[in-house]
Amino acid sequence: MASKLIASTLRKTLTKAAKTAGVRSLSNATAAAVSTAYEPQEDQNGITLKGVRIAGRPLYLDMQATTPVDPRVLDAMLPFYLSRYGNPHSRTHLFGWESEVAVETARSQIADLIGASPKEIIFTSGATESNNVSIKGVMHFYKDKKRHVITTQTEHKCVLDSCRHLQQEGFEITYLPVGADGIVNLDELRAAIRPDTGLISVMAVNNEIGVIQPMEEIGQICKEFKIPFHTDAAQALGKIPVDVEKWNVSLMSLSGHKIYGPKGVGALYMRRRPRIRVEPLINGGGQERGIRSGTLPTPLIVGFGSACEIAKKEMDYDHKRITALHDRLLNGIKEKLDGVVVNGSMERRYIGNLNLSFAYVEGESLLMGLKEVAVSSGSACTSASLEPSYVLRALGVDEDMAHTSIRFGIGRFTTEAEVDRAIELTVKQVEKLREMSPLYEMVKEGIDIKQIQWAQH
Ligand SMILES: Cc1ncc(COP(=O)(O)O)c(C=O)c1O
Ligand code: FES
Repeated sequence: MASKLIASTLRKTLTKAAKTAGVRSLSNATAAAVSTAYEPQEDQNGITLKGVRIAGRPLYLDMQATTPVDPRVLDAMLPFYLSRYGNPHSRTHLFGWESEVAVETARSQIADLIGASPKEIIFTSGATESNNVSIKGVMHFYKDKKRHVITTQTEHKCVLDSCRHLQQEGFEITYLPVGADGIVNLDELRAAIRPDTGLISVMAVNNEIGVIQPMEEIGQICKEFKIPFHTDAAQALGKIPVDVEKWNVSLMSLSGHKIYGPKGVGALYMRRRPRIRVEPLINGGGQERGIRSGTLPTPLIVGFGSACEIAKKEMDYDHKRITALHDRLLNGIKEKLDGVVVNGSMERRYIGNLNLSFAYVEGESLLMGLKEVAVSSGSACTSASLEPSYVLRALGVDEDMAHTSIRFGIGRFTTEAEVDRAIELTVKQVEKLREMSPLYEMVKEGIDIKQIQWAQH
């Protein structure tokens, strides 16, 4: 009873938020429903963002880590938790049938966003699983003839770790370097190809710096050498146009929670013509054509499908809005501070990811002073490792600049007010640290600090 009441109240609120927001307008109402920093308040026009700031809640600018669920997505999911909870594999009753229809609708919505056929979509728990099954699964399946994989140094940890695992089994891996702009060199890729190369795996959009690899060109090379092409498109889906035909990919990893869908669900695109085969990671009831056994999580899948449908409709709109917010953020910071460097290519970059380094400040102190903004950093003080980001190091970013890097992630629900506050806090903190820095003092006096011979201890 209680859950029914909660559900109906939640439904009403969310439906109202979505309706007020309209399908295309992502103004106050929808944003308010998902805002972390503002308590949504109702006025005569519905919900507005002009609520009170929730004390102690930082602003969320970490959209590459994860996104909030779009209220319209949650609205689509709720019935599949509460009343339509059948197992989509149950063949004997309505509950099963309606869940199966919902799963197949979602499969089409996902396929539609990447130019694939629904038959080529396998549901998984997320991009990590899809990457694992793509890399290990392909190499295990073709292990008698193919012993070599080509990937890049800037892939997501789960790709690199799957490759390391293969190395332990005796496979050989080439980790291609990238240029200072974060992009792979196509000649180096060609040169790395061997007769026993069984897979080329290159991500579409990098999660740390947002750079977009030349997918069509890599796809062409793979076609020429008849090598399967896998791409981790977790950060690309719904953000930039993705087309499995144009890119000539055989396998593609996708994730729900990066595109305003739920966490814990993802997909693997597997080409049917020419057919690509993998050895499954999970064995069992034979669901998903034996490639991924286990009961499908209908509500999550419905949410993922709905998120893809919204992304397809609103990608252009989101892109325009996010570009404006990106420009506001970058210009706002650069107007007030010198020594700010954008990491990664400026031309080939997904605009919702702005990774900046700040010269002449101490990385740890910068982060400590930015507690009010939830961002990600390339410095080791946020993680267990002692090295700064391996992605920035692959670009050749100086150690001190890598330590002061901050990734600002802008998304569908980010507001101008949030961007303005982030500018204010960042500028304030950098200025404060520079005031205390003897190094910055010297730079202002015109001394070239790179020429100074520091005493060695
Ligand atoms: C590029 C990239 N690949 C893979 C993943 C992992 O995705 P998931 O959380 O769905 O396993 C992420 C997210 O952290 C990512 O950014
Ligand atoms: S800034 Fe903390 S480890 Fe580099």
